[in-house]
Amino acid sequence: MERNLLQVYFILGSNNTEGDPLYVLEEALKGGVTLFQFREKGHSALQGEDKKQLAMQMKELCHLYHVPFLVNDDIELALEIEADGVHVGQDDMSIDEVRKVIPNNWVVGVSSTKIKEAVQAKKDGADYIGVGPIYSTNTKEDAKKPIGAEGLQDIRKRVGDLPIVAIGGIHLGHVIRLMQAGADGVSVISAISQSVNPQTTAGTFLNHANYFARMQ
Ligand SMILES: Cc1ncc(COP(=O)(O)OP(=O)(O)O)c(N)n1
Ligand SMILES: Cc1nc(C(=O)O)sc1CCOP(=O)(O)O
Ligand SMILES: [Mg+2]
Repeated sequence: MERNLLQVYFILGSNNTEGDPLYVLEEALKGGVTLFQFREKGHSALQGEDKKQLAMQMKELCHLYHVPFLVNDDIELALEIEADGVHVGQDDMSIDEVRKVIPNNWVVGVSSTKIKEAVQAKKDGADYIGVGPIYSTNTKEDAKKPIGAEGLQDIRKRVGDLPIVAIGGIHLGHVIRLMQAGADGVSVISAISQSVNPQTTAGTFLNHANYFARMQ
């Protein structure tokens, strides 16, 4: 995959904002997020037709802004609504199983907290890995122990040029440090979804990532 797509990877579900998730997503897209993941899980998450309707509306919005739309966990939904890819974790479907049922051109991302998982994901043909949690987060109920920028750096050393996005408790002030440690970009939920101005925040994340790229 084009690694620049990972620069500002926004994830959102209906319970990550008190406002209208479609409004938050459109503001984030206007600000310049580069990739999007629909992650509808946890407390009061939508189910069935309501979940599908929101996913379809979010996909349409992403495509208006030429941003690829990925689905977290739910491969069946991703196929139904013709997403651009999926993200799976260590306890979800394996990459092999996923690849058997999705179109060839879809992006497949895999979560990795440990070096062993990252090396295996690369062997299995992941397009990118989501490495985290980097810092502590209140957004994911079952998040593991944070690995810090040092943990990310250790993983980078072992996976060569595999695209990596850092995730977990990330705010604006972390971007440069995490890219120095080997991330191609950052993935965030609350930093953008809870911002009073999601557009400006997304734009500032992109400016930070671009600033790092220009310094290389
Ligand atoms: C980009 C990215 N990285 C990691 C995750 C976490 O996936 P997982 O471990 O399967 O946990 P859930 O998100 O399913 O709760 C992710 N979603 N995206
Ligand atoms: C979805 C997710 N996955 C994680 C992992 O460590 O794999 S941490 C996380 C939550 C990220 O939300 P926030 O930016 O609000 O901390
Ligand atoms: Mg998962």
